[in-house]
Amino acid sequence: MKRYYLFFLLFLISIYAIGQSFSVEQISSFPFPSELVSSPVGKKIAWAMNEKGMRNVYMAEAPEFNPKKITAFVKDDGQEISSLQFSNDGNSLIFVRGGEHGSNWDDNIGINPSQEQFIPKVEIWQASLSGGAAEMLTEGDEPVISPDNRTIAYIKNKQLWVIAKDKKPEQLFETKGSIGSISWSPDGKHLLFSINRSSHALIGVFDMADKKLRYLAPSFSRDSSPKWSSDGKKVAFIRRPGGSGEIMPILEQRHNPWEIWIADLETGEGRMRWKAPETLRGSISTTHGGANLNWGADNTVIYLSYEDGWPHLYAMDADSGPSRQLTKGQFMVEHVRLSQDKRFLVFSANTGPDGEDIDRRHIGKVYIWGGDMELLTQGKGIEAIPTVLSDNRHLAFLSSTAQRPLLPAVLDMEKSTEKLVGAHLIPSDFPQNLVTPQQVIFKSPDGMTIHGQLFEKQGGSSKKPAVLFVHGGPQRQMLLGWHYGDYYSNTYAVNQYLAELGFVVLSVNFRLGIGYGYEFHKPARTYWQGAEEYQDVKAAGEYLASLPQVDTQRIGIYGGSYGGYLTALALGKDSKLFSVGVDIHGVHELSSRLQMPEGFEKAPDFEKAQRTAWFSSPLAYLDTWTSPVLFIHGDDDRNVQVSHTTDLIRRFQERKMPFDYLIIPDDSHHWMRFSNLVKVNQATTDFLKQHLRPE
Ligand SMILES: CC(=O)N[C@@H](C)C(=O)N[C@@H](C)C(=O)O
Repeated sequence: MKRYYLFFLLFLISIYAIGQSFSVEQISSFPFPSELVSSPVGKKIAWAMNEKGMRNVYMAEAPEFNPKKITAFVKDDGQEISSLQFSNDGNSLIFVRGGEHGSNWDDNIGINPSQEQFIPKVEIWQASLSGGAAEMLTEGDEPVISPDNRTIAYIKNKQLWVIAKDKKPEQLFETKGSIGSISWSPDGKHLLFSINRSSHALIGVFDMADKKLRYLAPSFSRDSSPKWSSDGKKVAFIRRPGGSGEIMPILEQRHNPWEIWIADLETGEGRMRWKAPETLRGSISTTHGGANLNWGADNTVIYLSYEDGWPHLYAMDADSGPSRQLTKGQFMVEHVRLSQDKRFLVFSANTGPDGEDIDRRHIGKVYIWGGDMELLTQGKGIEAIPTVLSDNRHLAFLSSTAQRPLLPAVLDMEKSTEKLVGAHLIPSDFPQNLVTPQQVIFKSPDGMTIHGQLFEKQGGSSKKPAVLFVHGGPQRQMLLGWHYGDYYSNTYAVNQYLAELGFVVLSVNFRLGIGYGYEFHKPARTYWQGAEEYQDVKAAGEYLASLPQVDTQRIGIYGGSYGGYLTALALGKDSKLFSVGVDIHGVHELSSRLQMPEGFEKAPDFEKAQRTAWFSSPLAYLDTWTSPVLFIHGDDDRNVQVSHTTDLIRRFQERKMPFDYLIIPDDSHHWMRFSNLVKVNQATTDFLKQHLRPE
């Protein structure tokens, strides 16, 4: 009988071993849609699609919504597509090619991860929907096309330029500071924008006829996000304090004030229409779109506020009267879009009838005058980033599941029928039968409730190695399916591959992340102010160690950016728990932000803050860092300076501590070149495999 069991066990193991059915390159080849937009005329949508690094524009039209490729870029050269928009007649598409718009700095500087002879420029392109090759119009960024479709306004060298049909580009005027947030007035006679002058920021208006620049309600504040009223006679904008003010205690949390102002175009006068509650929750939201300021129909101003503890939508009459809360409940609203008739809002929300929807996204809808919110999608999938088509009946959004990567989808809101767009764009050899991540919930030592997603392929050894994934941001939320962000769609792919290799993989949603309310997203004593979020990471590692199927001596950790920071901190503080790690473009140096004050005035807790920052950094724990580590960083990183890794490696070298490394020359924080993304994914998983030895 024993021999029978032995043969059966060997059979299972062999099936399991053979079962590793896909490569890193295959799982990394998920197509990624972004920039989803709808036409103001006709039932048309367009999006940018990244297919193994080749980024092109697609369009699809009712009733079939069959994708049509509009551009023909055929190189994996790292040149992203951004600012995609339809012309107002719906007959052409405008977009920007190049740059690195996910950056914290230099987002509009060319990037060159394929080592072209000259660094590619950031350029504005136009593509006619009636055919013909897309045309490069000019160097520039952030284009907006005029209501009559004859002129494109754009930013170049922080200044405002225009290019009219068959004319040369023209700088409209010269001004100090950086121009942004440009928009045309509904009648096309004015251009509206913000001018950032560092200590303060102004709202400017340029008259296209008399070529005159004026300011609306100028002050010593920081004004931003200007938006035209439907009749073009008023402008709403956000006002925040200017300057730096008195040096306050560094380690204390404070309200971050903001106001909504309304200015009159003709007089240039403005008045405060609404002031945020002066509470921590009343601080301006840092979730997607910030205040999400917009004008709806009937003189309505719409905004997003965290004031009740969750990012929710509010509306009020632009002139007077109380504000009304449009969405309510223990969930967040994200990716807010106004319908084309400006009568309702659509958005992503982590809510629904399923108890696990807090770790998903579904599409919600609410009218600007109030009433019940409607959930337009539900189920086990992820739906996010909606846009309403010109009939205000069809809705497009990005849709994924635990197994299927993100694709556009179109919903007929009247018939409640949904159509997936472009399923054939998923490579034919794309892995099937991926695992479905399971929601796990545990407590951190201080009682904070922590969510995670557990990826595990059934069968295999009775004692498996495990890997903890730590996301970046940190204002992010990992989900129970392919993520709506490209960086985290890629880490979802890596987690699926690690599960396929036989690892038990846990992705931890540590505090500072979004989706779980204000106090979870904005806790005290985190990052350089005490790194209390690390206890969630350690608790996640201990959760893995508590699983009967996990070998407690073979638990690894990896993460990117902020997740790289927490990976390094984990390896420095808890090499006994985490026996190996991969630190991808991690943040390591936290103290330089605390420069010695020049003048007499000094924060009362300055020394304490310096000490806290040091002991919140992995640099403070090199004496106890014994686990093997692989460092990876792109040297054109514009989110986390590559010096964070070069410095840490230098310290390892000086201490004769072993390490492995992979530098990706000329690429950024987002692996703009597909071949680099595969190289990083392969190096990450090979290193974990080498040290943790999945069977
Ligand atoms: C905002 C930002 O750049 N944060 C980095 C430290 C980081 O974590 N970057 C990526 C991974 C992100 O999610 O923003």
